[in-house]
Amino acid sequence: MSSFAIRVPCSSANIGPGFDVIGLALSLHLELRVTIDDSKPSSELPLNCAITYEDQSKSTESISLDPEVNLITRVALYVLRCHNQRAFPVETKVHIVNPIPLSRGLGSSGTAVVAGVMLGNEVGKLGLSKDRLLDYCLMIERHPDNVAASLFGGFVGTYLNELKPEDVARKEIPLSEVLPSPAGGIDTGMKPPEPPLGIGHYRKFDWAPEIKAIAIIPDFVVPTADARNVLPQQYSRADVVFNLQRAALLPAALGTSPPDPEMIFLAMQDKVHQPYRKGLIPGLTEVLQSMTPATQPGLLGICLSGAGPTILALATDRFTEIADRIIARFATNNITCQWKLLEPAQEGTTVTPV
Ligand SMILES: Nc1ncnc2c1ncn2[C@@H]1O[C@H](COP(=O)(O)OP(=O)(O)OP(=O)(O)O)[C@@H](O)[C@H]1O
Ligand SMILES: N[C@@H](CCO)C(=O)O
Repeated sequence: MSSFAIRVPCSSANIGPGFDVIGLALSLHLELRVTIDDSKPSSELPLNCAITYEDQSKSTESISLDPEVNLITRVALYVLRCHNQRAFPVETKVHIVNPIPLSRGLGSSGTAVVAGVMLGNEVGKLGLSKDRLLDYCLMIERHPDNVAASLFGGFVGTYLNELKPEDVARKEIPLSEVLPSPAGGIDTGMKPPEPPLGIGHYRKFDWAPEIKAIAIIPDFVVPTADARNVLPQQYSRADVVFNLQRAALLPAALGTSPPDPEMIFLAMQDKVHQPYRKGLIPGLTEVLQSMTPATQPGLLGICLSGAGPTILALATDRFTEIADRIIARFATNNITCQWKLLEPAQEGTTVTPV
């Protein structure tokens, strides 16, 4: 019998101008408690795996307990099958404790993907490095900002490599082939496509210790796919330059102690994704324009977290006051919210024996 726990922090992507580039791991963790009972000769369980789920997120969506359907175990099976292991070891029990609200912009799917990749690596005794695990994550979630933050922790800048022509075909395999649904479906025994080496990379930035993150989480969901569908295919040169100028400032602005509120507020402005998502999030423009460091002491900057609808306000002080003002703004559109005071999760994903 062996037992271990996998802890994966949630994440906030973009932080204003860094669309699909910048991510921040935050102190709200998905946890898997895994037990493998290898004293049994065989298992009656589908794919030798039983899932239990403890919802601490108050989400309305129900999470499948079928290992062929559940996102975390499907991802683990993808990693295992790339290494010629068709199922979980006899007999694997996975208890999932999830405090991360689903489809709210706190990277719940990226967190689940990272948890699944790590689960496959551990139960299959594959010994893959975190850098290689990032490649597996990127076969499933194609933007690196959430998964790199959750895997490595902290405040990160990420990029995808330009692939060699022979790898382009391998990377652009439809997701249904990477992660057949259900995973066991028709098990042809075929190996799924393995990720090319080094699809994506990251770089950790400094984070000034005074800066905390207030997450204001509205009580409705915005699936990331919907929030990506409203974005244009092309941008004006002026808007691209606007974002590049601010994205170039952002790591220095948030890494400098003591923080400069005016500089951070400016560096968190965006013209690439937030303006297009206002139709999905009633009152978004008003919320983002509702305060500045000059009108709200303690505030440093304010942006949409990931694809929304969560709002991320960075601040050094007066956290309750800032959250209450944003919640009051949403209330004028009959939207209720919860809020959490979070800090950067510097450690990233951890595995510990229990
Ligand atoms: N712990 C989990 N277990 C299984 N499935 C999960 C889990 N967490 C998230 N998911 C799946 O991911 C979906 C949410 O993904 P989506 O990309 O829409 O939002 P998000 O990742 O929370 O937000 P964002 O990407 O904007 O930060 C859920 O509907 C659910 O299907
Ligand atoms: N960068 C992604 C994050 C989604 O979690 C987006 O904004 O669509």
